Amino acid sequence: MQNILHIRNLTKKYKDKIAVHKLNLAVEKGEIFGLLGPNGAGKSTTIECVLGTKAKNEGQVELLGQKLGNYNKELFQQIGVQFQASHYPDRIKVKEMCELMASLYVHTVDWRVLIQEFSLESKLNQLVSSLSGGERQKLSVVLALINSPKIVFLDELTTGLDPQARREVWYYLRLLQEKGVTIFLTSHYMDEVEALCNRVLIIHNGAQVISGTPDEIIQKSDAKNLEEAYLHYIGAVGGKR
Ligand SMILES: Nc1ncnc2c1ncn2[C@@H]1O[C@H](COP(=O)(O)OP(=O)(O)OP(=O)(O)O)[C@@H](O)[C@H]1O
Repeated sequence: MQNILHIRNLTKKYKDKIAVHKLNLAVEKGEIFGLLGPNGAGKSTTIECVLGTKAKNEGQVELLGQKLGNYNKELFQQIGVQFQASHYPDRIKVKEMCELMASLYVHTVDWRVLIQEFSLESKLNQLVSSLSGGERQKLSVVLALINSPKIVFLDELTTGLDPQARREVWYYLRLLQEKGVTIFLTSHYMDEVEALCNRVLIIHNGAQVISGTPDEIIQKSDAKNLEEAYLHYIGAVGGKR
């Protein structure tokens, strides 16, 4: 199997705070990989170090066969990133945001189809800032997919979505996976992770706790489901430990 992303010994410090500590992981082509951990565990920092938007202190990262530090423009054409809504320009409409995003890439999918798939077609002329939290979240997923990426990074992809919208996103991610797209996600919803992810890595205080398929992790902890196993591994009150 071909590794789309390979992280070795990644360490990131913010002054004295070690946010990511000697992390190792490999993501194979076509899989849905979940990076899990409690608030502040280092998930977003890991993604930002992989993308190069934050400077790592130690370790090596290889994304789509290119070493961090030598990324070129072509690499960024092939990856999708879900940005937080706070990073969008002020007073921009949904339609304009899609057009802007599409203009940044050489190869794009028809964003109107994506907008329809995520049930946002009635919002095209609305300001992004006036969308509900869930609508903004859905838009952020649409924008991450506009360039038809080989790998997409989705940080807390369904936070704020209602149950129906979450399932719409799951459905769409499975379709993407069938098309061979690799998906790297973080989520605090263990039902979502269990339903979607082929493999997961649980981190705590920036360091690896356990990795494997959801089934392996459940079996090793003797838990009923992934949520119970997760609580067990991070040593939470109420988890079996
Ligand atoms: N710019 C920064 N300066 C100092 N500390 C930071 C900075 N950014 C993040 N941190 C700290 O690094 C740790 C990891 O943060 P990070 O955002 O990566 O966690 P996370 O796993 O994504 O959390 P969440 O699930 O809450 O989004 C946290 O303790 C956070 O407070």
